[in-house]
Amino acid sequence: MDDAVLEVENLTRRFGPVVANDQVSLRVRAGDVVGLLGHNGAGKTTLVSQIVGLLRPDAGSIRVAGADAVADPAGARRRVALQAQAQAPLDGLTPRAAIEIAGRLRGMSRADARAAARALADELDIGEWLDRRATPGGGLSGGVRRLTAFAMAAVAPVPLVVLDEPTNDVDAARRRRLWDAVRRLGDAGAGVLLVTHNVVEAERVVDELVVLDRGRVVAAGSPGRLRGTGVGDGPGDGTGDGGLRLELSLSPGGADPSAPPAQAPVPSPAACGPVGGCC
Ligand SMILES: Nc1ncnc2c1ncn2[C@@H]1O[C@H](COP(=O)(O)OP(=O)(O)OP(=O)(O)O)[C@@H](O)[C@H]1O
Repeated sequence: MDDAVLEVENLTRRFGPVVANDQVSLRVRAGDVVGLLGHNGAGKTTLVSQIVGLLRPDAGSIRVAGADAVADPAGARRRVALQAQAQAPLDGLTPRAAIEIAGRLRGMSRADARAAARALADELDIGEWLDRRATPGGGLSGGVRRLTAFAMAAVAPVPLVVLDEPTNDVDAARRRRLWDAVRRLGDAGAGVLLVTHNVVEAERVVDELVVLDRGRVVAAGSPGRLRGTGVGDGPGDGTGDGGLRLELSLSPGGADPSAPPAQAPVPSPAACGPVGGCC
Protein backbone atom coordinates (compact mmCIF):
# COMPACT_ATOMS: atom_id res chain seq x y z
CA MET A 1 0.00 0.00 0.00
CA ASP A 2 1.63 3.24 -1.13
CA ASP A 3 0.55 5.53 1.69
CA ALA A 4 1.31 3.10 4.53
CA VAL A 5 3.50 4.69 7.21
CA LEU A 6 3.58 1.48 9.25
CA GLU A 7 3.64 -2.02 7.80
CA VAL A 8 4.01 -4.90 10.24
CA GLU A 9 4.12 -8.36 8.71
CA ASN A 10 4.03 -11.66 10.59
CA LEU A 11 5.81 -10.25 13.61
CA THR A 12 6.72 -12.74 16.30
CA ARG A 13 8.42 -12.00 19.63
CA ARG A 14 8.91 -14.47 22.45
CA PHE A 15 10.04 -14.04 26.02
CA GLY A 16 11.11 -17.56 26.94
CA PRO A 17 7.98 -19.68 26.69
CA VAL A 18 5.68 -16.64 26.36
CA VAL A 19 4.78 -15.72 22.77
CA ALA A 20 4.12 -12.01 23.32
CA ASN A 21 3.50 -11.32 19.60
CA ASP A 22 2.43 -14.21 17.40
CA GLN A 23 2.59 -13.48 13.66
CA VAL A 24 1.09 -10.02 14.05
CA SER A 25 0.31 -8.11 10.86
CA LEU A 26 -1.13 -4.61 10.69
CA ARG A 27 -0.90 -1.41 8.67
CA VAL A 28 -1.35 2.26 9.43
CA ARG A 29 -1.85 4.62 6.53
CA ALA A 30 -1.02 8.32 6.49
CA GLY A 31 -3.98 10.19 7.92
CA ASP A 32 -5.43 7.19 9.74
CA VAL A 33 -5.81 6.66 13.48
CA VAL A 34 -5.59 2.94 14.28
CA GLY A 35 -6.57 1.81 17.76
CA LEU A 36 -4.71 -1.17 19.20
CA LEU A 37 -6.78 -2.92 21.83
CA GLY A 38 -6.22 -5.93 24.02
CA HIS A 39 -6.28 -7.26 27.54
CA ASN A 40 -3.39 -6.83 29.98
CA GLY A 41 -0.48 -8.84 28.68
CA ALA A 42 -1.96 -9.15 25.17
CA GLY A 43 1.29 -7.94 23.63
CA LYS A 44 0.57 -4.28 22.81
CA THR A 45 3.65 -2.71 24.40
CA THR A 46 5.86 -5.48 23.02
CA LEU A 47 4.62 -4.56 19.56
CA VAL A 48 5.21 -0.85 20.14
CA SER A 49 8.74 -1.50 21.45
CA GLN A 50 9.64 -3.31 18.25
CA ILE A 51 8.12 -0.59 16.04
CA VAL A 52 10.32 2.05 17.66
CA GLY A 53 13.39 -0.18 17.52
CA LEU A 54 13.76 -0.83 21.25
CA LEU A 55 13.24 -4.57 20.89
CA ARG A 56 14.23 -6.95 18.11
CA PRO A 57 11.62 -9.33 16.76
CA ASP A 58 12.31 -13.05 16.51
CA ALA A 59 10.64 -13.11 13.09
CA GLY A 60 8.73 -10.86 10.75
CA SER A 61 9.22 -7.37 9.35
CA ILE A 62 8.42 -3.76 10.28
CA ARG A 63 8.61 -0.80 7.94
CA VAL A 64 8.13 2.74 9.25
CA ALA A 65 7.61 5.25 6.43
CA GLY A 66 9.82 3.11 4.22
CA ALA A 67 12.54 2.44 6.81
CA ASP A 68 13.24 -1.13 7.90
CA ALA A 69 12.85 -0.92 11.68
CA VAL A 70 14.64 -4.24 12.20
CA ALA A 71 17.72 -3.58 10.07
CA ASP A 72 17.78 0.18 10.69
CA PRO A 73 16.11 0.95 14.04
CA ALA A 74 17.68 4.41 14.23
CA GLY A 75 16.25 5.26 10.82
CA ALA A 76 12.81 4.09 11.94
CA ARG A 77 13.04 6.11 15.15
CA ARG A 78 13.59 9.31 13.16
CA ARG A 79 10.24 8.71 11.44
CA VAL A 80 8.19 7.95 14.54
CA ALA A 81 7.26 9.87 17.67
CA LEU A 82 6.43 7.79 20.73
CA GLN A 83 4.47 8.59 23.84
CA ALA A 84 5.54 5.69 26.03
CA GLN A 85 3.28 4.02 28.56
CA ALA A 86 5.71 4.88 31.36
CA GLN A 87 5.65 8.50 32.49
CA ALA A 88 8.24 10.67 30.74
CA PRO A 89 11.15 11.70 33.00
CA LEU A 90 10.31 15.39 33.36
CA ASP A 91 11.88 16.17 36.74
CA GLY A 92 13.72 19.48 36.64
CA LEU A 93 11.82 20.65 33.55
CA THR A 94 8.71 22.72 33.00
CA PRO A 95 6.15 21.42 30.49
CA ARG A 96 7.04 24.35 28.24
CA ALA A 97 10.73 23.45 28.24
CA ALA A 98 10.03 19.75 27.72
CA ILE A 99 7.73 20.33 24.75
CA GLU A 100 10.07 22.90 23.17
CA ILE A 101 13.08 20.59 23.59
CA ALA A 102 11.15 17.77 21.94
CA GLY A 103 10.37 20.07 19.02
CA ARG A 104 13.97 21.27 18.72
CA LEU A 105 15.22 17.67 18.74
CA ARG A 106 12.91 17.09 15.77
CA GLY A 107 14.51 19.95 13.87
CA MET A 108 12.05 22.78 14.60
CA SER A 109 13.30 26.34 14.90
CA ARG A 110 13.23 27.88 18.38
CA ALA A 111 10.34 30.16 17.38
CA ASP A 112 8.32 27.34 15.83
CA ALA A 113 8.88 25.06 18.83
CA ARG A 114 7.81 27.84 21.19
CA ALA A 115 4.66 28.56 19.19
CA ALA A 116 3.80 24.87 18.90
CA ALA A 117 4.25 24.34 22.66
CA ARG A 118 1.91 27.24 23.41
CA ALA A 119 -0.68 25.99 20.92
CA LEU A 120 -0.60 22.47 22.36
CA ALA A 121 -0.87 23.79 25.91
CA ASP A 122 -3.98 25.71 24.89
CA GLU A 123 -5.42 22.74 23.02
CA LEU A 124 -4.91 20.43 26.03
CA ASP A 125 -5.77 23.10 28.63
CA ILE A 126 -2.53 22.78 30.59
CA GLY A 127 -1.51 26.45 30.27
CA GLU A 128 -1.64 27.14 34.01
CA TRP A 129 1.13 24.57 34.58
CA LEU A 130 3.22 25.42 31.54
CA ASP A 131 5.97 27.08 33.61
CA ARG A 132 5.75 24.92 36.73
CA ARG A 133 8.84 22.78 37.26
CA ALA A 134 8.40 19.05 37.77
CA THR A 135 10.20 17.79 40.86
CA PRO A 136 10.80 14.24 42.08
CA GLY A 137 7.47 13.20 43.56
CA GLY A 138 5.80 16.57 42.97
CA GLY A 139 5.41 19.79 41.06
CA LEU A 140 3.12 18.41 38.41
CA SER A 141 0.19 16.01 38.65
CA GLY A 142 0.21 12.67 36.86
CA GLY A 143 -2.35 13.92 34.36
CA VAL A 144 -0.36 17.05 33.49
CA ARG A 145 2.78 14.93 33.10
CA ARG A 146 0.87 12.60 30.77
CA LEU A 147 -0.52 15.48 28.70
CA THR A 148 2.96 17.01 28.50
CA ALA A 149 4.31 13.71 27.20
CA PHE A 150 1.57 13.67 24.58
CA ALA A 151 2.49 17.21 23.54
CA MET A 152 6.15 16.17 23.26
CA ALA A 153 5.12 13.41 20.84
CA ALA A 154 2.76 15.66 18.90
CA VAL A 155 4.81 18.86 18.71
CA ALA A 156 6.58 18.24 15.38
CA PRO A 157 5.21 16.63 12.23
CA VAL A 158 6.40 13.03 11.79
CA PRO A 159 5.04 10.27 9.53
CA LEU A 160 3.99 8.02 12.44
CA VAL A 161 2.88 8.84 15.99
CA VAL A 162 2.62 5.98 18.48
CA LEU A 163 0.67 6.65 21.65
CA ASP A 164 0.75 4.01 24.40
CA GLU A 165 -2.12 4.65 26.82
CA PRO A 166 -2.12 8.45 26.46
CA THR A 167 -5.21 9.00 28.61
CA ASN A 168 -3.93 7.34 31.79
CA ASP A 169 -4.33 9.76 34.75
CA VAL A 170 -6.12 12.38 32.60
CA ASP A 171 -9.45 13.85 33.76
CA ALA A 172 -12.60 13.52 31.65
CA ALA A 173 -12.62 17.07 30.25
CA ARG A 174 -8.98 16.93 29.20
CA ARG A 175 -9.44 13.42 27.79
CA ARG A 176 -11.95 14.93 25.37
CA ARG A 177 -9.38 17.52 24.36
CA LEU A 178 -6.76 14.81 24.00
CA TRP A 179 -8.98 12.69 21.74
CA ASP A 180 -9.63 15.76 19.57
CA ALA A 181 -5.88 16.36 19.37
CA VAL A 182 -5.29 12.73 18.36
CA ARG A 183 -7.85 13.10 15.58
CA ARG A 184 -6.22 16.34 14.50
CA LEU A 185 -2.86 14.58 14.14
CA GLY A 186 -4.46 12.13 11.75
CA ASP A 187 -6.30 14.85 9.86
CA ALA A 188 -2.99 16.69 9.48
CA GLY A 189 -1.58 13.65 7.68
CA ALA A 190 0.21 11.58 10.32
CA GLY A 191 -0.50 7.93 10.82
CA VAL A 192 -1.38 7.30 14.47
CA LEU A 193 -1.14 3.98 16.29
CA LEU A 194 -3.10 4.39 19.50
CA VAL A 195 -2.76 1.79 22.26
CA THR A 196 -5.64 2.15 24.66
CA HIS A 197 -7.91 0.38 27.08
CA ASN A 198 -10.35 3.25 26.70
CA VAL A 199 -12.17 1.74 23.74
CA VAL A 200 -15.50 3.47 24.27
CA GLU A 201 -13.98 6.94 24.12
CA ALA A 202 -11.38 6.09 21.49
CA GLU A 203 -14.00 4.74 19.11
CA ARG A 204 -14.94 8.34 18.33
CA VAL A 205 -11.55 9.14 16.78
CA VAL A 206 -10.24 5.89 15.31
CA ASP A 207 -10.55 4.83 11.68
CA GLU A 208 -9.55 1.23 12.35
CA LEU A 209 -9.28 -1.06 15.33
CA VAL A 210 -6.90 -3.97 15.77
CA VAL A 211 -7.54 -6.34 18.66
CA LEU A 212 -4.79 -8.47 20.17
CA ASP A 213 -5.52 -11.51 22.28
CA ARG A 214 -2.59 -13.45 23.77
CA GLY A 215 -0.24 -12.07 21.17
CA ARG A 216 -2.43 -12.71 18.11
CA VAL A 217 -4.55 -10.37 16.04
CA VAL A 218 -8.11 -11.61 16.55
CA ALA A 219 -10.03 -8.73 14.95
CA ALA A 220 -9.28 -5.84 12.64
CA GLY A 221 -11.38 -3.30 10.78
CA SER A 222 -13.38 -0.14 11.25
CA PRO A 223 -15.42 0.22 14.45
CA GLY A 224 -18.58 0.07 12.36
CA ARG A 225 -17.48 -3.13 10.68
CA LEU A 226 -16.42 -4.76 13.90
CA ARG A 227 -19.42 -3.78 15.92
CA GLY A 228 -21.83 -6.63 16.45
CA THR A 229 -25.25 -6.28 14.95
CA GLY A 230 -26.98 -7.22 18.17
CA VAL A 231 -27.18 -5.61 21.56
CA GLY A 232 -24.24 -4.08 23.34
CA ASP A 233 -23.02 -1.81 20.60
CA GLY A 234 -21.47 0.65 22.93
CA PRO A 235 -22.32 3.39 25.37
CA GLY A 236 -25.83 4.66 25.45
CA ASP A 237 -27.35 1.66 23.74
CA GLY A 238 -29.48 1.01 26.74
CA THR A 239 -28.18 -2.45 27.45
CA GLY A 240 -26.07 -1.24 30.32
CA ASP A 241 -23.09 -3.36 29.44
CA GLY A 242 -21.19 -0.27 28.28
CA GLY A 243 -18.86 -2.16 26.00
CA LEU A 244 -18.16 -2.26 22.30
CA ARG A 245 -18.85 -5.77 21.07
CA LEU A 246 -16.70 -6.92 18.22
CA GLU A 247 -17.79 -9.24 15.49
CA LEU A 248 -14.78 -11.39 14.74
CA SER A 249 -15.04 -11.31 10.98
CA LEU A 250 -11.66 -10.24 9.87
CA SER A 251 -9.67 -8.72 7.11
CA PRO A 252 -6.73 -10.51 5.46
CA GLY A 253 -3.71 -10.50 7.71
CA GLY A 254 -5.91 -10.49 10.77
CA ALA A 255 -7.24 -13.49 12.60
CA ASP A 256 -7.54 -16.99 11.30
CA PRO A 257 -10.04 -16.69 8.43
CA SER A 258 -11.13 -20.26 9.00
CA ALA A 259 -12.35 -19.43 12.48
CA PRO A 260 -16.13 -19.16 12.76
CA PRO A 261 -17.53 -15.68 13.39
CA ALA A 262 -18.09 -15.04 17.03
CA GLN A 263 -18.93 -12.10 19.22
CA ALA A 264 -16.42 -11.04 21.78
CA PRO A 265 -17.28 -8.39 24.33
CA VAL A 266 -14.55 -5.78 24.48
CA PRO A 267 -14.24 -4.79 27.17
CA SER A 268 -15.60 -7.26 29.67
CA PRO A 269 -18.18 -5.28 31.64
CA ALA A 270 -16.67 -6.42 34.92
CA ALA A 271 -13.37 -4.81 34.01
CA CYS A 272 -14.83 -1.39 33.20
CA GLY A 273 -14.52 1.61 35.40
CA PRO A 274 -17.22 4.16 35.96
CA VAL A 275 -16.04 6.44 33.16
CA GLY A 276 -14.90 5.51 29.74
CA GLY A 277 -14.26 2.01 28.56
CA CYS A 278 -11.47 -0.41 28.87
CA CYS A 279 -10.48 -3.71 27.46
N1 LIG B 1 10.82 -8.11 29.22
C1 LIG B 1 9.98 -9.11 29.35
N2 LIG B 1 10.38 -10.29 29.87
C2 LIG B 1 9.53 -11.35 29.97
N3 LIG B 1 8.23 -11.29 29.60
C3 LIG B 1 7.77 -10.14 29.10
C4 LIG B 1 8.62 -8.99 28.95
N4 LIG B 1 7.88 -8.00 28.41
C5 LIG B 1 6.63 -8.49 28.23
N5 LIG B 1 6.58 -9.78 28.65
C6 LIG B 1 5.41 -10.64 28.59
O1 LIG B 1 4.89 -10.57 27.27
C7 LIG B 1 3.47 -10.55 27.30
C8 LIG B 1 2.97 -9.28 26.62
O2 LIG B 1 3.30 -8.16 27.45
P1 LIG B 1 3.00 -6.65 27.00
O3 LIG B 1 3.61 -5.77 28.03
O4 LIG B 1 3.42 -6.48 25.61
O5 LIG B 1 1.42 -6.64 27.08
P2 LIG B 1 0.42 -5.38 27.00
O6 LIG B 1 -0.67 -5.78 26.08
O7 LIG B 1 1.17 -4.15 26.68
O8 LIG B 1 -0.13 -5.33 28.48
P3 LIG B 1 -0.72 -4.06 29.35
O9 LIG B 1 -2.06 -3.71 28.78
O10 LIG B 1 -0.83 -4.65 30.72
O11 LIG B 1 0.29 -2.95 29.26
C9 LIG B 1 3.07 -10.68 28.75
O12 LIG B 1 2.83 -12.04 29.03
C10 LIG B 1 4.28 -10.17 29.50
O13 LIG B 1 4.36 -10.76 30.78
